[in-house]
Amino acid sequence: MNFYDTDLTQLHDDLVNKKISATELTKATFENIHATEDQVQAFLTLNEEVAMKQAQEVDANGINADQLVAGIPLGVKDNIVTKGLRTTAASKILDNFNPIYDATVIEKLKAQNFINAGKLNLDEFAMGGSTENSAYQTTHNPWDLTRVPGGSSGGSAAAVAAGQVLAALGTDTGGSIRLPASYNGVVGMKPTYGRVSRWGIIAFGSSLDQVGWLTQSVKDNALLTSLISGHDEHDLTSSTREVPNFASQLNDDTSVKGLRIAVPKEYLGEGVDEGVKETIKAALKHYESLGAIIDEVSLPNTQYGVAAYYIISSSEASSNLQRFDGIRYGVRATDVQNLEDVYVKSRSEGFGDEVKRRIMLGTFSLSAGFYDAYFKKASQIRTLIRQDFEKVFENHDLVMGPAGPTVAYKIGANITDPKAMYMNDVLTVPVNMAGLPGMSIPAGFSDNMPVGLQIIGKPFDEQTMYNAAYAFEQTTDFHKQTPNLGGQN
Ligand SMILES: NC(=O)C[C@H](N)C(=O)O
Repeated sequence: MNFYDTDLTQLHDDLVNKKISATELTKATFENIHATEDQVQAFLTLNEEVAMKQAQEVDANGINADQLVAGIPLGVKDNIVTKGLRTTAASKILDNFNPIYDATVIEKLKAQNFINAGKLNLDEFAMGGSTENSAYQTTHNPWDLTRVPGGSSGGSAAAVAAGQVLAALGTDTGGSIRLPASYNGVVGMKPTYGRVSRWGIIAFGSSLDQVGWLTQSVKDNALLTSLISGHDEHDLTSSTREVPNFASQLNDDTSVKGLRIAVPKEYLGEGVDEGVKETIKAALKHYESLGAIIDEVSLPNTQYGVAAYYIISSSEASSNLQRFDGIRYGVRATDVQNLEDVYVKSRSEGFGDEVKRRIMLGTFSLSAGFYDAYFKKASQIRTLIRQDFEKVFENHDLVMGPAGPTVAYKIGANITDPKAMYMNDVLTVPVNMAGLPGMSIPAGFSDNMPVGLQIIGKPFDEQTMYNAAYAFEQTTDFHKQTPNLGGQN
């Protein structure tokens, strides 16, 4: 079954009208996965047996028309805990971790009777931009198997682009949904900080992390975001605001006439590839032709974003990752003399190089004597970045630019140069620092690889972003182009 020609609403209707059963759909999903997985390597754990059983149960109980994802297999990034289903965060230290509870987002999806197809690859603890930091495997970009899928939600993006599943959950601390969405030509959306509960997300940078979806279409993304959003008493940073039915507003009347779009000159400046710039400029022209008003603006503190982000996120990570000590979770070193040895050896053996680098950077930034020069300074920059956006949003509805400065690069190209890897986040980290919603949608191609247009919204105004994304999607056909892997059709 070809997932490129359908969407969640169609599948739901077909399931309700018994044109297809959940069992048939789930079987077809695993056929797609098996036909392409050797090439893509998106999954760390396949949940095939349990998924088939769940599908049979859904069929036996009948599909409830109110449960929009009932009987539909979806993928889950492997830093989101799933009860009884191995959850590794792509780290050796969690190699044998079988959570005893579900993340709130999973609970919400289970209440809808979704089918969990399996757990998707990422950079270890979501630290990276290519999935090359996974302790298990590098995922390959379905558009060109010699290139990275981006990261850290690279498995999620590649699985959707390869037509293995219609949608997959990701997380985004500094671009981890938007960058892979851009590299794989899919829709990726990071909601406003606080929109979605972080309970059961393996914490990385707690003041930055958000959960969101990677999908083939804007409408699917909107529909799914409504399903996982809302306040959760387990996460006091989750907002009590009402959750709109985002998808219900996407229809033939959705228009961008009069919409005021700000384009930061820093987002089309130095360091951004020519091909990416040209593609984004053409996309902006298209918005203009649809009646939007495009203005050049400045977000002057963009240049400090990467440095400040890596200090703040690593500081938070150094604290969050203390719990992995060989005692409470995961793998314990065996050749030990005393308790100190258990900690040191379990962590030395269990964590990969990038994770260790960040724990050291974060511990250093927080240490007495260096705190003022690093963590405090970075926090001040964070405020300036937020104020830059606030100023622009006084007169504009949305900010737009590229999601990343380049298209997907070759596997191995940046892995020995962490700074080069970090610089790919220059256009995405400011959004997390300011707590804003951001998405990437397919906007064209450069070097035969997809380019993502980044759309940034005001806090809790995901609707305006979805509307603009939908208007673009309905009048272009970039999202209809698919990689040619063979086998999945
Ligand atoms: N986690 C993210 O959002 C990706 C970012 N490149 C990082 O390594 O921190």
